[in-house]
Amino acid sequence: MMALLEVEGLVKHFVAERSLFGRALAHVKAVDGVSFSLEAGKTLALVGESGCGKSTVSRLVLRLIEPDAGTIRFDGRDLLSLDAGALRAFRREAQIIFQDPYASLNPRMTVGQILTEPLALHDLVPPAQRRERVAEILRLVGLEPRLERRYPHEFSGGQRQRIAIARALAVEPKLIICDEPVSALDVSIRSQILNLLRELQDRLGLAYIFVSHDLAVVKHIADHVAVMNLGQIVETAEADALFAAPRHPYSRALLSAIPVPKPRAKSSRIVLQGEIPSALNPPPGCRFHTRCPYVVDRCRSEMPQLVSDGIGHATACHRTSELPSSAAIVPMDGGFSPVLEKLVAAFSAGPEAARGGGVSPLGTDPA
Ligand SMILES: Nc1ncnc2c1ncn2[C@@H]1O[C@H](COP(=O)(O)OP(=O)(O)OP(=O)(O)O)[C@@H](O)[C@H]1O
Repeated sequence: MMALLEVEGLVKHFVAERSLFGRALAHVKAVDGVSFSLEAGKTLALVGESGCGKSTVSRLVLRLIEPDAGTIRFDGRDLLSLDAGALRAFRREAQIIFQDPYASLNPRMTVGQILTEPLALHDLVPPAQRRERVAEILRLVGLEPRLERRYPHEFSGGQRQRIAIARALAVEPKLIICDEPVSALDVSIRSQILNLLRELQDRLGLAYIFVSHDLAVVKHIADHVAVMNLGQIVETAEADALFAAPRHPYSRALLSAIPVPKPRAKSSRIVLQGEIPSALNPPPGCRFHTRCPYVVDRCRSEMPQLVSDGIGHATACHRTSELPSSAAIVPMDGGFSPVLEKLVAAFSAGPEAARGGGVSPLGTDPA
């Protein structure tokens, strides 16, 4: 089957510092050679710590910013060479929803107006039928049509995210980028919104790029996962395969930091020692080598390529084949180092929750 989205060798560097005369002095290598593909009706999760380049990839895919290099094909077309008319059509086919729906919904517009606007803008439905279409879309996201007269502030966080989803759906997209869509919601509401997204995907054949730092959420929704570190994908696989047996030492550490829902269940968290490098000045060789428990000399000088095992599981690590299976991994030390605390904080509900330990980002409510 042809992929809906094919991204090849994507690069985006930002100028971080300029001289007095405007010459670039330093670059942030926000996205540095990223390739992936996504089929219609499927979900690809982009995961990684804050600053690894997830949002930049999203903005590139939506053509909100231009890449320095690489290609993006959407539905068989080269996205980077679309003329104005074709770009306008693409703007309808790819939508985004954000972590904070309140910030993206105009507070002075009623829900009805918010949903009518895209219909009118893209001239999708004749004026006389717009009201009925708005009612239909509201039902689709589990809201009653009579709520169209209300304003965003009259809704709860979960309902507002439903409105944001409704607005994205109004233009009948093929792809929705979900940028941390449940991170700001109460734990009890998260699974409802995730279930809604899944249901809509099944009914409408939508593809999702699901951007998240929260692996417990990703496990719930992704078909494929791409783990990013400092602007690069270090491992990509089907979600089941990746969660069952992560291969890259970075993925192993991230997965071991997923909080275990049962209070007494045993988990072997991998403690990462060493300096956390930044995309501003990534280390040579493997960008994870300063924190990797398995580092050897080669890792410090030679950048590993993403190599597939032939059945869809690709890893960028010189030592993939030598490492013990991830099931056999034991913690590097018994305690909680400050570095681990930071990692857990980045990958769970937030610093407060991480400090308390035993966090369950999805809560215990039945999904
Ligand atoms: N417009 C910009 N100018 C300069 N640097 C930028 C710009 N946008 C992003 N960056 C830098 O690029 C890197 C990647 O940022 P990006 O927002 O894509 O990461 P992220 O993984 O989405 O992180 P987060 O989860 O915190 O949003 C970061 O170091 C960031 O500071």
